[in-house]
Amino acid sequence: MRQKIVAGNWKMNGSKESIVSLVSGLLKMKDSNSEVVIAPSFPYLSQVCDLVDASSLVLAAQNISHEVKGAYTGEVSASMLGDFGVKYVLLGHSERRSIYGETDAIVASKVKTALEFRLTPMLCIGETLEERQSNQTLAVCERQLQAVIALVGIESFEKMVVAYEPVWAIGTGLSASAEQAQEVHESIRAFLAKSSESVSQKVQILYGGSVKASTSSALFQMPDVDGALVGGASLDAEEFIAIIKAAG
Ligand SMILES: O=C(CO)COP(=O)(O)O
Repeated sequence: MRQKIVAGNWKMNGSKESIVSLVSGLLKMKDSNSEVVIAPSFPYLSQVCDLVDASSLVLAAQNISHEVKGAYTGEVSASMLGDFGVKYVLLGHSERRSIYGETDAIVASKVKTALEFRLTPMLCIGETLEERQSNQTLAVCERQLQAVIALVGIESFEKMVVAYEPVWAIGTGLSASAEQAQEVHESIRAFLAKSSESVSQKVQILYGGSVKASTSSALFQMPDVDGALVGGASLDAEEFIAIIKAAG
């Protein structure tokens, strides 16, 4: 049985003040069977690390450099994140791919670096609307996965999480239906199974893209949906807690 993960990607949002109130809202939540993860922007990691100390909330970062250290102005290394108790790192998010030009090869090299520093990559994959309309959904997801498999090997997926985030569903209010998500998640698992059946059964596959409390229970009932990667709705403690409760 795969444990569900409910992760909040705060993206480039928040202030010192708003984060205190968001985290204190989340800390009112009773323990959950799911792993609850929050991903603040870099400047707030230290603050959030102190606030969540001794709670069951788990920290994620939104990006890392593929380089280990040195003259890379503006970059943040995997080892620095280890200093703040960060467990997960989002990699390959569509905003990084489309706005910042992260190619499959760059994403794969970041995954490799994250694994070397014992961070758990949350590898984000997913198709654009155009790609879905031209029946390229699986081809795109498989290409994005294959780039990582080729560099780090299928066995590394036991130490990773996959997040299926169709680009057309991100920030649009137009979530994939539970059935659409299930269809792709099942295909992703089947694709991984071609390289290793046992790894494919273990890897948690999250859905992301306009997840809300009202739509999350249907998603979580799907056999291959192992949780959610939530953007906008994770900035509201009550809404995020309702999603966590829906996960059981
Ligand atoms: O990109 C996302 C999470 O990484 C999803 O964002 P929204 O939930 O705001 O659509």
